[in-house]
Amino acid sequence: MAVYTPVERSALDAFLAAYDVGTAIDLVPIQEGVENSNYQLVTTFGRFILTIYEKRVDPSDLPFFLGLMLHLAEHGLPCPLPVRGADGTMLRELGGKPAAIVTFLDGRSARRLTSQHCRMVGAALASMHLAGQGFSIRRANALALPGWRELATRCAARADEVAPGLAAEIESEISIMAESWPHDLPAGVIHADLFPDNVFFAGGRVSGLIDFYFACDDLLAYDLAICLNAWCFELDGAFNITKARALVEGYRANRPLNDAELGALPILARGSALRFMLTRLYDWLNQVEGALVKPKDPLEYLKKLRFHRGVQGVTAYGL
Ligand SMILES: Nc1ncnc2c1ncn2[C@@H]1O[C@H](COP(=O)(O)OP(=O)(O)O)[C@@H](O)[C@H]1O
Ligand SMILES: N[C@@H](CCOP(=O)(O)O)C(=O)O
Repeated sequence: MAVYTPVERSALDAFLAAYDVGTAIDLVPIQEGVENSNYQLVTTFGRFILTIYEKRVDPSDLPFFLGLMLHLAEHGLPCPLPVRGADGTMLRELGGKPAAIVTFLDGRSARRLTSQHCRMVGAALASMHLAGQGFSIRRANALALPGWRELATRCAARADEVAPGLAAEIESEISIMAESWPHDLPAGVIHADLFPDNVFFAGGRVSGLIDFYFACDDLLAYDLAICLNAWCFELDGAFNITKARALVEGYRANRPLNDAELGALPILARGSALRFMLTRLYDWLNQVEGALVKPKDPLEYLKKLRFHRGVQGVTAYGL
C-alpha cells in the first residue's frame, strides 16, 4: 500500500478551502501504487484523487506532469484532469509536500490479462504518442543511461545479496546499452510506466490511463518496449508471443512503426528490463521504514532482461 504521508482532517480542510470542490466527506488511502501517497477523496461535489508527491518526484517536474495530463485530456485521451484551485493553481502543499487533486476515472485495471487487453493498450499507447505531439514543455528521461548508471553505483555493494553475480551482470549490461542504444528513432512524449495497474478498462474499452509521473521525452518505440515487458510475460515468467503480436499490432493500427523502430525492439526491451530491474533493486535494498508499501521483485525483471538478451531479432516478438 503506498501511503507515506498521513493527512490530518484539519490540514485537509485547510487544503480544500483553496479549491471549489466542496467539503470533505471521506479520505480513503489507496492500496495500489509505489511512488506517491494517493487517497480517494470524497467531497460534497463527488470523487477525486488526492496525490501527495513523494521521494522520487522532483517538484520542478510537476508543471510538466500536470500540464501533460491537461494537454492529453484536451486532446481526447482518457486521463486524469488536474483540478485548479480558485486562484487557478493546480499545485499546492499538504503536510509540507507538493500535492494536487485530479479527477477520478471510472474503470478497473485488468486482473487477468488477455491478448485483447494487449491490443487495446497498444492502440491507447499510440494514441497517447500522437496526442502528446503538440505539448510544449520538455522533460529529459531521468531514468535513461546516466540514471541507470547512478542506480547501479548505489546498488553495487549489495546487489549480490539479491542474486549472486548481479552487480557484474548489471555493469556488463550497462556497457552494452551504452554501445548499442539507438539514438535516431522517432521521439516524443512517452508515458514510460504504462503497466497494467496504470490502465483502466470499462465496457470492453480502455477507460483511463493514469500515473504520468515518469512521463518524459524519449524514443516512442521505447515506450512500446516497456509495455512488451509489462504486458506480455506470464506469471511463471514465460513470454507470450501472441500477446506481444497483439500489443504491437494494436499500436501500429494507430501509429505506424518504421523498420528501424521494429529492428530496435530487442535492445529497447532489454534496456527497459534493465531500467525496471534497477529501480526495483534500489527500492528492495532501501526499504522505507513504516511505509505501507510492498517492494516489487527485481528478479522478475532480471529474468525478462535475460530473455531479451537471448532473442535473435524481432521475430521473437511474433512480428
Ligand atoms: N485518476 C484516478 N482515478 C481513479 N483511480 C485512480 C486515479 N489515479 C490513481 N488512482 C488509483 O490509485 C492507484 C495508485 O495510483 P498511481 O498513480 O499508480 O500511484 P503511484 O504513482 O504511487 O504508483 C491506482 O492504481 C488507482 O487505483
Ligand atoms: N511500474 C513500476 C513501479 C512503479 O509503480 P506504479 O505504481 O507507479 O506503476 C514497476 O513495476 O517496477
